[in-house]
Amino acid sequence: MNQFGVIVRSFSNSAAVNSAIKNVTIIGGGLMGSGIAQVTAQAGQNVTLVDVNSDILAKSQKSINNSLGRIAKKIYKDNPQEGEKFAREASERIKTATDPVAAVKDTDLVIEAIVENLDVKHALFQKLDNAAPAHTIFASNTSSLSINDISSVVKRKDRFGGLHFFNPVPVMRLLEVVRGGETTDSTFDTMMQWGKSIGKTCVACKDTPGFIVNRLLVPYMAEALRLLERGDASARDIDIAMKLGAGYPMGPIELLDYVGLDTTKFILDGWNKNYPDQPLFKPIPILNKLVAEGKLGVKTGEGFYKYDKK
Ligand SMILES: C[C@H](O)CC(=O)SCCNC(=O)CCNC(=O)[C@H](O)C(C)(C)COP(=O)(O)OP(=O)(O)OC[C@H]1O[C@@H](n2cnc3c(N)ncnc32)[C@H](O)[C@@H]1OP(=O)(O)O
Ligand SMILES: NC(=O)c1ccc[n+]([C@@H]2O[C@H](COP(=O)([O-])OP(=O)(O)OC[C@H]3O[C@@H](n4cnc5c(N)ncnc54)[C@H](O)[C@@H]3O)[C@@H](O)[C@H]2O)c1
Repeated sequence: MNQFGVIVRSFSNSAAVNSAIKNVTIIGGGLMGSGIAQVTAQAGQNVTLVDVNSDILAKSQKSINNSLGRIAKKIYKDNPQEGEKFAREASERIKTATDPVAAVKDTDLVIEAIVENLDVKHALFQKLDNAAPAHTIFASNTSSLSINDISSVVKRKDRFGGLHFFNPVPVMRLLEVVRGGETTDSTFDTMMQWGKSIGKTCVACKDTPGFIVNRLLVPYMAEALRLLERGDASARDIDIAMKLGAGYPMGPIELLDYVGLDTTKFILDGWNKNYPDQPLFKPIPILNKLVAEGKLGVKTGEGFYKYDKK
């Protein structure tokens, strides 16, 4: 089934699955947070999207509205009015805010999608733990950090888990639901049910580095960069090879640009610190150079490739 078929199926499925969660607060309106806000609002839930300033939030809303338009055109291709109504109503369910404490006052679920840095995530969750209602579940969309490490600063460890989405969130059907050491069955079940209510196919995973996908995908992308550094092949040919040779929709180098070179560097640096003897996680000079130059991939207009500014 192609991506479009997936979008329609997941959209119609979500309407059929009820969830106890009605109000969701997403902290971080970047690549991932904006996509998570969009799919949650598409499923009829109320969303508050938080970031550090209104300029970033305006960019988030622009990207969400562009994506809603693409999806509406596909789902309602024979009825443009209905499509516009779908996109407008979903967009209206998303409120934006720059004060995370106020944004969690009446929420059922907080999903954190901020920078992949443990100290920054700790500072945020410590602040929110005393502000959110007792029943509220906290989840992190972290790519690589331990859920137990992230939740170590909050009291509600029983209502804390991982909800790991995939980029682009409106299209990728998978949601990894991760249990921490103290996540209760009821919290886990609520997260699984919520994932289904927004049209995702949920898989369960323990709190292990990279969960399922990234544990396999990040080393693969890192090895592609080492192949490039050795001069064994060009970036273009590496990407063509994996698309035509392994059937991937994107090659590893273009995927690195798509995910964000900063995010990938944060993941590898964290794993190299925890597993210094694992050669797969060793720092990659070509990646670190581009990040140092601010060339982070699609989101900055240049990474290993150049992109038209949106
Ligand atoms: C590191 C992290 O922790 C974990 C991760 O996220 S790892 C990364 C996981 N993600 C991947 O591996 C992505 C692999 N790439 C892909 O699946 C595909 O290349 C892609 C879906 C991104 C784009 O598909 P592709 O056919 O190459 O290009 P494109 O024509 O732009 O998109 C195909 C259709 O998908 C849909 N689509 C793509 N991006 C979309 C978006 N942001 N919003 C809405 N719809 C979108 C649209 O229906 C589009 O049709 P359209 O052009 O008529 O709107
Ligand atoms: N990029 C991906 O493909 C991908 C996929 C799955 C998970 N993730 C994870 O999701 C998280 C976000 O990744 P991203 O790619 O969306 O990053 P991003 O840089 O696109 O977005 C991060 C956003 O968080 C905001 N932010 C940072 N600190 C904040 C704070 N204290 N309060 C509020 N907002 C704050 C930033 O302003 C930015 O807009 C990371 O943990 C990453 O590992 C990324």
